[in-house]
Amino acid sequence: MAATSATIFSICPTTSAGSKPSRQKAFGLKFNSRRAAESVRCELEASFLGKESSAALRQSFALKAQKENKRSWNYIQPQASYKVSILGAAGGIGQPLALLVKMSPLVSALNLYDIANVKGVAADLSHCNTPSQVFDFTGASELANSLKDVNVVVIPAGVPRKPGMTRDDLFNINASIVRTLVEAVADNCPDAFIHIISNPVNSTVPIAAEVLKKKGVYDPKKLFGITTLDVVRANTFVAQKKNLRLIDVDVPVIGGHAGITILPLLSKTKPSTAFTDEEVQELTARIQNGGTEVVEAKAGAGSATLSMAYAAARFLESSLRALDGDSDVYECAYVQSDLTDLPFFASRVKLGRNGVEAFISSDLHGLTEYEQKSFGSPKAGVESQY
Ligand SMILES: NC(=O)c1ccc[n+]([C@@H]2O[C@H](COP(=O)([O-])OP(=O)(O)OC[C@H]3O[C@@H](n4cnc5c(N)ncnc54)[C@H](O)[C@@H]3O)[C@@H](O)[C@H]2O)c1
Ligand SMILES: O=C(O)C[C@H](O)C(=O)O
Repeated sequence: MAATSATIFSICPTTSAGSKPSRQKAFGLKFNSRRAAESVRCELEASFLGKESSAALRQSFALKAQKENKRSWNYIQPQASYKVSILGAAGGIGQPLALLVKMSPLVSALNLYDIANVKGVAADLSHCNTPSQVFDFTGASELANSLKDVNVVVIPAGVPRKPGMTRDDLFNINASIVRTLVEAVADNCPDAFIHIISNPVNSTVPIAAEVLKKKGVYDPKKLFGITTLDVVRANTFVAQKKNLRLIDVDVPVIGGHAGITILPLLSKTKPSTAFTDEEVQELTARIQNGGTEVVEAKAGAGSATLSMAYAAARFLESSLRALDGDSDVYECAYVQSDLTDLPFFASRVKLGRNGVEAFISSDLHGLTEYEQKSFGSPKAGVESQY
């Protein structure tokens, strides 16, 4: 393993009169607590989070600032303390994802692993003056080290679709890549959250579960298939169609991550929005075919990378906030689930320190006739992939 030169970002010097040395870290953030909520607001408005999540986080910071004031402490604990590893970091998703993760104030170490070309990516990224240190790892002999003491492992390693292919056509090659990588995760950081991006997600996640079970370290609460891009697309397309402010819109998407298994619950859109039958059909089809829309537009040069990196960064940020003790974190994800008779199912879940804390079953109540009918399709579709 070769460590690239690390840049440590300091917004303000960390040593100053009145500080509590035991509460400081190398890249500490000197904080005027009266301004804390305001500063956090600026940061969050440019974050991956939706409005509701931002508001909750803002409030938690404001409360923290108040508490700090009461104790006459002028410093808020800097939060950059999590280690993240990206496997497949030199790829189309891996590179922009690494950049977004490098911008996270919650990350202290960013490990970039790939079978090739990762050294340059890490050297490039390490010049950004944000808190995390960047390390590069190339090839199977460095895989174990890329996973030591890691809190979250993100896996976008694998082959993307070309026009005319389905996600299932990627199964043979990607299943074995994911199997090998998850074996290494099981051996080196069995407690980490595992975010699986590699397609077909409906199959790579159950495969990962089997690998973890075989190794005796399977924790279903910590294994996630990343379906956040379906939610991101649903939010974008609905906001455009209904002329809503993008930042306000939240549409849960359930089922799985392929064709008709992707079921946006438009009736649960926030803010509450009325759709005609034609709008429901048109929006549902566009959300289900969002991946294919990009594959065709890229005409052989791969599938969604930038929007996927954005979506993965959002899910990662939510996971890190949950690990950090934020008690108000909700995301959709494809996880082992008891909401239906299927072993794995995408739904909205509450995230906590130990992973999935609860399934939001209320999303499945009061569905429209169209949604109820389609609900059979994701079940049938996901089922057919076992
Ligand atoms: N879940 C989703 O919503 C979603 C969205 C978009 C893409 N994807 C999937 O993500 C995967 C990656 O897409 P991409 O556009 O980044 O592809 P890419 O080809 O640009 O990058 C893949 C990277 O994985 C690396 N890789 C291959 N085998 C590896 C191994 N054994 N160990 C480590 N790294 C390895 C490659 O070297 C490459 O750098 C594809 O399977 C794609 O279908 C999923
Ligand atoms: O469609 C693909 O092949 C990639 C990804 O699953 C997507 O939804 O964009």
